[in-house]
Amino acid sequence: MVGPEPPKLTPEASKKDWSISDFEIGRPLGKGKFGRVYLTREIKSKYIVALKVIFKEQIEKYKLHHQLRREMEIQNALRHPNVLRLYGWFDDSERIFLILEYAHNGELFKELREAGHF
Ligand SMILES: Nc1ncnc2c1ncn2[C@@H]1O[C@H](COP(=O)(O)OP(=O)(O)OP(=O)(O)O)[C@@H](O)[C@H]1O
Repeated sequence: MVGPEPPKLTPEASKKDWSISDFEIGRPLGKGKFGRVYLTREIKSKYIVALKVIFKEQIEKYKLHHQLRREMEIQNALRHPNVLRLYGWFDDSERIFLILEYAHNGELFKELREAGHF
């Protein structure tokens, strides 16, 4: 179950404070062009998040550095009930992990996201 509040998963506390060993990876939630998203639990707090895994190779290959940075900056700055929070990120030698607020209803998430395109 989702805990009462995010366990210090604030953007400020984000970078490098986390590693994959803090998380229990569950079922896949979906697949984007550059990464996969998994239902994930932060082990200590039991807080449920969506973990987006992006391979660095892909970022290199498609020159996505700038786009990814922009996406993260924007998501970090936004505070709105309809916008999923980015709680933090970390990486290992091969992958970047984005710790995202879990959207309970994937379809609703899709609709909101599509409606949010401008
Ligand atoms: N925070 C989340 N909570 C629940 N499901 C999610 C979340 N983020 C992504 N998903 C699921 O994973 C799928 C892939 O998401 P992702 O953001 O990687 O790619 P995308 O935005 O759909 O596509 P693109 O690669 O073109 O950006 C989504 O369609 C959705 O079903």
